[in-house]
Amino acid sequence: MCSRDCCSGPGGSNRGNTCSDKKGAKAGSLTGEKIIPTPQSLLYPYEVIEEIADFITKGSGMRPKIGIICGSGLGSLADMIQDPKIFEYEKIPNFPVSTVEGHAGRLVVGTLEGATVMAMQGRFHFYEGYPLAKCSMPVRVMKLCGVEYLFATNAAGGINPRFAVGDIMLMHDHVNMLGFAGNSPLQGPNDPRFGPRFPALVNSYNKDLINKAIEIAKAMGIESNIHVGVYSCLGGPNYETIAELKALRMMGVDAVGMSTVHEVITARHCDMKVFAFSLITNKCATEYSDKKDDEANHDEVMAVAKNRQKACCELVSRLIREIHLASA
Ligand SMILES: O=P(O)(O)O[C@@H]1C[C@H](O)[C@@H](CO)O1
Ligand SMILES: Nc1nc2[nH]cnc2c(=O)[nH]1
Repeated sequence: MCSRDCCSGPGGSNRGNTCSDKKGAKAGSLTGEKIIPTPQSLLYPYEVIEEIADFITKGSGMRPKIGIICGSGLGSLADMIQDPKIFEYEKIPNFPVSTVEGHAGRLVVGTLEGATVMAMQGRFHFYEGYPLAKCSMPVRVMKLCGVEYLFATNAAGGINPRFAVGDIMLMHDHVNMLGFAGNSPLQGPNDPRFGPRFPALVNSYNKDLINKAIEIAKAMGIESNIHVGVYSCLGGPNYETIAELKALRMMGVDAVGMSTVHEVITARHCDMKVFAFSLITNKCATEYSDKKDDEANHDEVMAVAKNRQKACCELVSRLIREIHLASA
């Protein structure tokens, strides 16, 4: 089965379903020929993930225990890593490339607060043209590298009216809008070497880590900027309409973004412990108005992330220190 970008990446002419590598597949849905769907899970078979993981563990000489995914503008989380071994995505076999501003496109392996970690300085989004299984494939690579804890971070719009720009929302649950639409990174045949066919997702977000993070926030004096809430991932790249934001709020969503959920599903499927937070980079208007500054934009997202990177870095590094000390 092909996992090249011809099938499943931006610019891939066959993206998703008409790979010439597949036996019997015929290209050209526009000509009325049969489309053969590529089940998402087949894009990256176990052996391919294993090869990528070997490339990283052998290349770095490390088996990291904690994996970090840096959200938009939060690449500085990876800059904290000491004695870093850096892998540009384009040099990692079978790896996608980052196409979004604020996502540098490299994997950084090293130590942080005594723990061995690997960080994705740049994640993959559905709206870049990647199928969900491809977006979250690096989580499986992390697993086979030895990672037990996933730290996923993102930039998100705050729907909860109590949230202010610059606040941090610790995720305790999610609403998977892409899942509502029938899309999952686990779609297709299940490989039990990763996890079960039907993974449960209640308690996906590790409560001990959330509680520890709250304690750390208190110690940092940023308690009033910390919330615990529900994140929802939409497909993007457009930001939401007022009607969508109203609907999400009615569903109990506190913050909205375009990532993380499929990574968390993939991590829970292979039994990783998950800690995730959203940096609230903009307030989402849930009432109609003519004011231009009510509109979300990526420059604002990046600017807020830059302003708040210090607090985010401190929260992450202190939590990693606690995990490391507890396991030492
Ligand atoms: O990678 P994350 O989820 O942090 O990035 C968010 C969602 C979009 O990629 C971008 C929109 O401004 O920020
Ligand atoms: N979907 C979505 N993603 C974001 N990322 C940062 N802000 C937003 C937002 O308002 N909506």
